[in-house]
Amino acid sequence: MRAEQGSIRAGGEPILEVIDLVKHYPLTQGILFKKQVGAVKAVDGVSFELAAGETLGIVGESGCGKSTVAKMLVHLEQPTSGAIKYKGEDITKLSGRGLKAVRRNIQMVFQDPYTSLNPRMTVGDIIGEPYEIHPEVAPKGERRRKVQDLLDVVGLNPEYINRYPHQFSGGQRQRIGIARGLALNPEIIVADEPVSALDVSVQAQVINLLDRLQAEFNLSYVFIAHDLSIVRHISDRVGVMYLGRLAEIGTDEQIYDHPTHPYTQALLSAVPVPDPMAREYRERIILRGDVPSPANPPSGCRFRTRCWKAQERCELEVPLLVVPAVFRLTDTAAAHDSACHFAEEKQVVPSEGLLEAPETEPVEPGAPEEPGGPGEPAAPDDAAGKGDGPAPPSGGAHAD
Ligand SMILES: Nc1ncnc2c1ncn2[C@@H]1O[C@H](COP(=O)(O)OP(=O)(O)OP(=O)(O)O)[C@@H](O)[C@H]1O
Repeated sequence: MRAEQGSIRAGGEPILEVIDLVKHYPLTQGILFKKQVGAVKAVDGVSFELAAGETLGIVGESGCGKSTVAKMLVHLEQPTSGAIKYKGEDITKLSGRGLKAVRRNIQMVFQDPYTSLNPRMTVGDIIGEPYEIHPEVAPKGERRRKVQDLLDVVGLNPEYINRYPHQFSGGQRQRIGIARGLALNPEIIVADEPVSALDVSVQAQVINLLDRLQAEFNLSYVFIAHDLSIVRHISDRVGVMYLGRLAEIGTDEQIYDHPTHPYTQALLSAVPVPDPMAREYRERIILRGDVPSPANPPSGCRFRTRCWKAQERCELEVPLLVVPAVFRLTDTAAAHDSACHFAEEKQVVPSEGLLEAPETEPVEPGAPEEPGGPGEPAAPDDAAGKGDGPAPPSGGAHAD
């Protein structure tokens, strides 16, 4: 599904609306009498929409607030202010039964499959755990079959239901995490760096799996990553975050081929380009200095302390995330939301297609995705994420 406009607005009817979301963590001093002396402004006024069946990628450097946004979407953190509307209802105001019902529909897939799965629980218990809280989705007698169906859906052998996480490779563990995310038939999946901890060769397989599941279950994704090339592969729209705010948002074509915010341009200039010819034409933008502290962000434009275009106005005036005036009347791909007073189109990486995730060939459904010996649990090497799991015993789509 493609958004029509490169903006915080979704192309279709939004399933999720995030309005001016703020999360400040108090900074305190003193042991007995804690006194607030400031705040870490982890997220500071983020707005976007997500349409049904759409994937919104959110990218940015470490510490820019991506995970905090993700946690607020699934109610693991309560926002300081702002609204998160699911089908028009502000879920930040919900509690009790209303909240429980909504939480079922917005599930999270975590970054690190090595630490996010309880090593003492079997895969069956891990995937079936959400049914303890939502027994209405799968009554006790049906749970085992449901969990086996989920294992099958994510390409794992349903017979592995009694195995433990350490018996699986990194890619397989992330499949288990995805199966758990799907257990309650959610409409939205928030995936926080779901492939960052995986081997490059396995990353593309997990991305392909997410792609397939989206089509099969009409899922909407908020896909968080620091790697621009991976986000492009899966996203319809992409939002670029810097120091707690969105700097630019647009369709994948607008962001990758027609970026107008200097920060996006700098990030793109650091993406590896596989084609040596294209690499020669690629402009490298080296940013000066470090990311300022979110406890004391710069006035005006937060990017100004590292921006080569910064002028006095950038210090005095916060740039709004809107279509910049110079592009407003144009009908070009540069006409998308960008929070820069001096927005300018710059094609950093030449020609289409060079930023697509290059790791492996797409895997056909039905083909074994992760190589290895038949029917065996992952070898110790695999469990450490250095290799992939054994091949399917039944020759199906199981990547185990
Ligand atoms: N519980 C907390 N208390 C205080 N500060 C926090 C807390 N959680 C996050 N932060 C701070 O908020 C900022 C944003 O953190 P967040 O984890 O959202 O960033 P991120 O972009 O997801 O980075 P990463 O990719 O490294 O996880 C960081 O400066 C972080 O140190």
